[in-house]
Amino acid sequence: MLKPLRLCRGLLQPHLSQVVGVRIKYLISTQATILTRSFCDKMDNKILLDSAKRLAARTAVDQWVTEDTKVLGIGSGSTVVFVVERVAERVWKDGALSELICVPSSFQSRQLILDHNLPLGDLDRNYKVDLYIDGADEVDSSMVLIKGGGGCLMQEKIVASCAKTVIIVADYTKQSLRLGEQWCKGIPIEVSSMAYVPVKHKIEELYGGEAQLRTALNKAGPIVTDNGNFLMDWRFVAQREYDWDEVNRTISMIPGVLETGLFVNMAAKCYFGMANGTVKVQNK
Ligand SMILES: O=C(CO)[C@H](O)[C@H](O)COP(=O)(O)O
Repeated sequence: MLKPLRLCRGLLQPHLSQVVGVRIKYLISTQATILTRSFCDKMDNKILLDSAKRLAARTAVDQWVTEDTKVLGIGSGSTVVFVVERVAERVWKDGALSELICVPSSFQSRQLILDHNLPLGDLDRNYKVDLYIDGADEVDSSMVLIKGGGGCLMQEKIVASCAKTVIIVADYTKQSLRLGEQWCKGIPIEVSSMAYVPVKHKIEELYGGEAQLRTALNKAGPIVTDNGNFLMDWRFVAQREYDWDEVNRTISMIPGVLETGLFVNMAAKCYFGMANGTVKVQNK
């Protein structure tokens, strides 16, 4: 549109240039309206998802974090922010949970614990975790989870494995019948940097699909995890029936694989914040 106008400006008759000017203004305002609308839709969606996450997180904390919870494992991601907020309210506003120690599962969750001035623990001193609360990228009907969308799966699985009870909090977009129904970015797998190519080929030969190295958005090259490793996202074949327990065990045994984002038989309950302001609880 602009190029011919610029080239022809001197040749345009006054009335024609006015017509073109009006047309351009119309186009710009239409484009602006479309952009504003899509921006507003995105904002509305984010507000809706955030309120679903907050609701799930607060409900789970209120039902599960009691005076008997001495060691609380804290997961990672955007939903866990609301978990820590609620725990901090209980500690600092209500004067409750005086013996609580929080064990983080990532750099982010450590920062959240510190920012809210909650007592920070670690697995060296607090290896028996009473309760672990975390988010998930997808939860299927058998409570198999995909985790690691935020890149923190290895420490998350370690802390979760030390917990008596694992509770998942998520918004309604994370619930599905089969893995891959909602979450299309694949199963995150943490790998040693020198092994990502053989690991990629082994997974693809064993189970099909495609395993890709996760690259950073604001840095050239791959994402580096909190543990200094690479991440692969394995896009499995959505139509194929997988035994996730077997897949998890087999992939975990490939030399160079440090952990998978498949959490099988770990979660006891999942709290989903729904779009209508209710909470749906899924049991194991
Ligand atoms: O596994 C995770 C981080 O690695 C998160 O729990 C998962 O990605 C869900 O995140 P969010 O609460 O932001 O949706």
